[in-house]
Amino acid sequence: MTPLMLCYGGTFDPVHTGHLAIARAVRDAMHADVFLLPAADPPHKGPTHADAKQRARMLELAVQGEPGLHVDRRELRRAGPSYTFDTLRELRDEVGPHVPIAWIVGGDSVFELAAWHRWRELFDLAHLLAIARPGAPIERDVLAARAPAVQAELEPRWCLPGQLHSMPAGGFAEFPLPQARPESSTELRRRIAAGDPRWPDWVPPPVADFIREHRLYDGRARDADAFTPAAENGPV
Ligand SMILES: Nc1ncnc2c1ncn2[C@@H]1O[C@H](COP(=O)(O)OP(=O)(O)OP(=O)(O)O)[C@@H](O)[C@H]1O
Ligand SMILES: O=C(O)c1ccc[n+]([C@@H]2O[C@H](COP(=O)([O-])O)[C@@H](O)[C@H]2O)c1
Repeated sequence: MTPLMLCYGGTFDPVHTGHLAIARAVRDAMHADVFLLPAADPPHKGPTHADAKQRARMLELAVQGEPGLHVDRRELRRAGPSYTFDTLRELRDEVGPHVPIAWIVGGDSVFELAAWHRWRELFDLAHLLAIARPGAPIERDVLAARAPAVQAELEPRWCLPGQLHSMPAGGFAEFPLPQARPESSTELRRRIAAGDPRWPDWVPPPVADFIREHRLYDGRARDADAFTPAAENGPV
């Protein structure tokens, strides 16, 4: 059996324990390494809070010493929006036509899939492996109601995760986590900015240290930074 290549793209602003639990669970159940790909310019998000290099560095700190989890910085080396289609085309060119590739996405991303660049063609390049999220279950009737075009595209592709090993691309499977993960980067950033003492629970200690050291996601630091260029340039 050709080993499966598991790819997990995200903004990771910042990476949280939910991302890591997903990557570990998929790695262990699918018996394959997971490549985490930070998006330099996430297509459907506004400006990120931490820059691309900081987000990639936090991801590297998060997986340091962790077997089978790797960071792939390729999207940082491309200009323009970090379209998944472009990333998968690069990967497919590298590994050839036979290696199965699965792109891991959360349920919220599945609902939005029809807005992705060349979304139907993604299935020519890879499988999608979806993870339910609170408020975004992977259920046929919910998908049919909330994203009918996506549901219609997925229906004939729907299979079990184990079946993704036996074909290079074109499948859709739900990966069953024992329990949906509550973490989100938005809520994590909110907790950091609010000085909520619980925020370090959602990041590995080296990532918490990096966030503190660089004063990321801290409203005061962002205000202070906003003054710096004007101060350097002198009075206008
Ligand atoms: N708790 C979670 N459960 C399932 N999927 C998740 C979870 N958190 C993130 N994901 C998925 O991981 C991918 C990357 O997520 P991303 O880096 O955007 O984090 P996020 O928590 O969704 O961030 P934000 O709150 O800023 O939107 C997306 O496909 C997203 O749906
Ligand atoms: O290719 C697209 O059009 C596209 C649109 C939205 C999201 N994505 C990718 O999906 C992954 C998760 O995105 P996000 O915004 O939830 O962090 C990340 O790798 C993005 O680059 C890709």
